[in-house]
Amino acid sequence: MGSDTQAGQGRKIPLERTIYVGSFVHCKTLQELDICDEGAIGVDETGTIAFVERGVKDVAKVQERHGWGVCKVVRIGSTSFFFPGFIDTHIHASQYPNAGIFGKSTLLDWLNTYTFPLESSLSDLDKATRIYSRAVSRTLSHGTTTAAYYATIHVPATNLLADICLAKGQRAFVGRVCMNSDLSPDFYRDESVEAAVAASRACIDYITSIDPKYELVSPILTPRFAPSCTADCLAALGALQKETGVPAQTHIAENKSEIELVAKLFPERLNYTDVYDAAGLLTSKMILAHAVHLSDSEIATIRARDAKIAHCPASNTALTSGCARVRRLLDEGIAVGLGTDVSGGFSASVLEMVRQAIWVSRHVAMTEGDDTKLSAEEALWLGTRGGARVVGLEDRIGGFEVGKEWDAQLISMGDVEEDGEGLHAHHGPVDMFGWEGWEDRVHKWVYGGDDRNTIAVWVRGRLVHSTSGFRQ
Ligand SMILES: Nc1nc2[nH]cnc2c(=O)[nH]1
Ligand SMILES: [Zn+2]
Repeated sequence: MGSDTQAGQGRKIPLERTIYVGSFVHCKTLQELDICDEGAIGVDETGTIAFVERGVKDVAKVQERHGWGVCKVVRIGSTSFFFPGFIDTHIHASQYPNAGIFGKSTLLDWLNTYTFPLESSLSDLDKATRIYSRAVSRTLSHGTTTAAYYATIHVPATNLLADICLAKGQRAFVGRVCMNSDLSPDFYRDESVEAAVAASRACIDYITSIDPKYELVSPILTPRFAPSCTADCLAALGALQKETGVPAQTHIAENKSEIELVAKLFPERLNYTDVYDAAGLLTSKMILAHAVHLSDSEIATIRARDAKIAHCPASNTALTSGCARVRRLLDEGIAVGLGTDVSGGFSASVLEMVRQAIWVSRHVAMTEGDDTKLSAEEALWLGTRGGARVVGLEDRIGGFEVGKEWDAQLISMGDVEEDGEGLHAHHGPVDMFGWEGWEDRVHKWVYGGDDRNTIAVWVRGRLVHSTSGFRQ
């Protein structure tokens, strides 16, 4: 996994002005990458991008031009590139030990068999420390610089997750899960609406106390999903959202049995989306995970409210929930990002979700036509710019522009060397032959790469993860 670096304790230490020299790649539009071969990106003491230069042959001239005579310079290898940090718009940190453990279950039996027992055990803070430390380190090692986390119903363990994100330097939204209905087992539920609201407030207050300006870590209201909450609980959380302005996250239209259950539990509502809308929760600050089986009128309502969607392709396949119609959502102008949804999803890697989103779109294409296919470029956009919109940080992260914060990952495709069997990349899972152009390099990373290619990761200008492949 490499190491967590600088970050936490160093958060208060001022950064050194740094120029990152080499190639960079980011998304220009949904369909198009911006690939810069000889770049120089200047990052100031606050971790903000101060300048972006192209066609740089002589870094000294760049330094002179910007009056940055004294600064650090990080130069990268010729087959490496900087890429924006990934944004995981939906992940249950508390379920991390169960990643890969789901058998042949589907959503509702999966919750009872695997999920509620594990989550309830996080009342033990030692166990929560182990799980959350590993989850945050692992996601950082995969290049996730921002994550929207679900914790559990426990206030101390939820606050601990926020502490760990701050200490390790990951940008995060940390949600204390609310669930007060009869769906939840006695051993794992909120005792009342008042208790759920008070516990949510306690987490908001704590996270605000450790990061008052939400520079890195923010609270997020987290009603688990409609069947877990009574209508008065959802309404109380809607009122709390309005009062505090903090964002919110939940699940929607993931599985057909779940949708039938919602219709039974909320007969007075038009549909699943209307349950959240009636509670005042369907706002531009709401992140809806899954959205696999939405009707046209639900899509129209979500669009009208400007609510956001976390597409969770690995989870939707693993729990055989269905194939989300991502092209349709994008065509409607709805903001869509990618979510690992650990542990419905088996992997904590957003790069894996990029691939999975591409595969799911191809399965949709096999019945609905080629227009629904996502390209590698589009899936990378979902993992960065799209995710930034979903979490409401599109002005701060998602790409490399002046004024944005340096949330970045250094991707190394390996040093190309002659090893007797032809040219060969001597670290990482991808073999390079030396003749690949930039687009091919990026595609080889998307389809064949993994965390071995992610040799360094920065959040707000701080190095938060590096491997032995990275030397500064
Ligand atoms: N995938 C997924 N769906 C849910 N719906 C309610 N809770 C969950 C959860 O933990 N994971
Ligand atoms: Zn989920």
